[in-house]
This record gives sequence, C-alpha cells and structure tokens, in this order.
Amino acid sequence: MKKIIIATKNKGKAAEFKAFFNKTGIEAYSLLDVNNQLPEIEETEKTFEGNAALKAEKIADVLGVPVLADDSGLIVDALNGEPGVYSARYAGEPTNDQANIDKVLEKMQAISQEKRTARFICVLALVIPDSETIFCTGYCEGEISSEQAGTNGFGYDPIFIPAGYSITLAQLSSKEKNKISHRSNAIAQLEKWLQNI
Ligand SMILES: O=P(O)(O)OP(=O)(O)OP(=O)(O)OC[C@H]1O[C@@H](n2cnc3c(O)ncnc32)[C@H](O)[C@@H]1O
Ligand SMILES: [Mg+2]
Repeated sequence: MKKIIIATKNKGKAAEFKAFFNKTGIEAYSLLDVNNQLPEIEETEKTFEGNAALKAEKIADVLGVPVLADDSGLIVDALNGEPGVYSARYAGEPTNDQANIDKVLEKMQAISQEKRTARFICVLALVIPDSETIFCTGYCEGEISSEQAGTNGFGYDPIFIPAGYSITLAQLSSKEKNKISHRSNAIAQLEKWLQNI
C-alpha cells in the first residue's frame, strides 16, 4: 500500500496519523486535503466500531482507495462511561472542545481524585476495496484532573492525566503523547497487520 486516506476532519487526529505514516513511507491524506465532493457522514451508530466502519466505508465507496477511519472517545468511570461514543458532541453541536471539557469538569466537581479514573479508546477501521474491514483497538488509562492544564494536543487532552504521570496529555509534547496514546496503541496493531500484506 502506497497511499491511504484517513477519513477524518479532525486536525489533531490528522496530524497524529501523518506523523505515524511518515515513518512508514505510506502517503497519508486526511479529508482536509481531499478536494473531491464527499458525503457528510452522520455518526449514527452506538458503538465505536460501528462509527469507525461507517466513516471508512462511506469514503472508500466514493474514492475507491484504502481508507482508514478513527472513532475515539473518553470513558469516565464516575460518569458511567460518558462521554463515550458521544465524546465529540457531548456539550452539543457543532463540536466545541472547551465546552466538552467544561461539561466533564462540572459534572465531576464533587468526585474525589481516586474516583476520577478514565480511559481513552481508539477504534480504527481499515477498508481496502474488495476486502474485509480490519479493526484495531487501543486504550490509554488515566484519570481526570480537577482543573484543565496545557495547550498541546486536542479534545479532552487538557483534563486527562495518563497513568504514571502527574501532568495532562496537553502538557506533554506530541512526541511524548504519541508514545502512550490510545491512538498509537491502535496504530501499533495496525502496523503489524500492514506488515503482512
Ligand atoms: O469523526 P472525525 O472526523 O474523525 O473527528 P471527530 O473529532 O468527530 O472524532 P470522533 O467522532 O472520533 O470523536 C472523538 C472525540 O473524542 C475526543 N478525543 C479522541 N481522541 C482524543 C485524543 O487523543 N485526545 C483528546 N481527545 C480525544 C475528541 O473530543 C474527539 O472529538
Ligand atoms: Mg466524528
């Protein structure tokens, strides 16, 4: 495989995927780079797998080339798994990272630090025309901070302290984040799979 389309319009995700594929010699483009008329994809499924497959398949249908999609989110134990599959639009649409962060912090105001455990999940779906969809899942364990800190990364990074650290993902460099993130864990599995084709 020489070229892959990443079915995302999220700049933060696109940058992380490009950093990874750069090292492999595969040219990666996100939907932000593609000029074709593409369908708006409504994420109507109730699972990460369902939405990842939906995004990859709809774009692969139009472009006829290998397409990788990422459906990811934050799972907070004290919030019974919220924001979960609705992470992007937790505080409503259009997506607003700051409003989402504020909503999580507000809902967790009364929750003590030891009960603030959480994890990020990333489900990747790879669609290669005329072959079966491949799924890879990665996690990043950690906890929700009491205040937001840091400006790197995107989404909920400013309130997520990865296990073994005392600072948020948004206070780590992108290189450090990419060593431990849910996305890099999922990509590592994908890499093993890609080596065999
Ligand atoms: O669907 P695409 O176009 O890929 O972009 P999206 O932002 O809508 O992506 P998702 O539907 O997968 O929603 C995932 C949300 O979870 C959050 N998220 C996912 N990965 C994250 C990460 O590495 N750091 C912080 N927040 C993350 C972030 O708020 C995303 O908007
Ligand atoms: Mg989305």
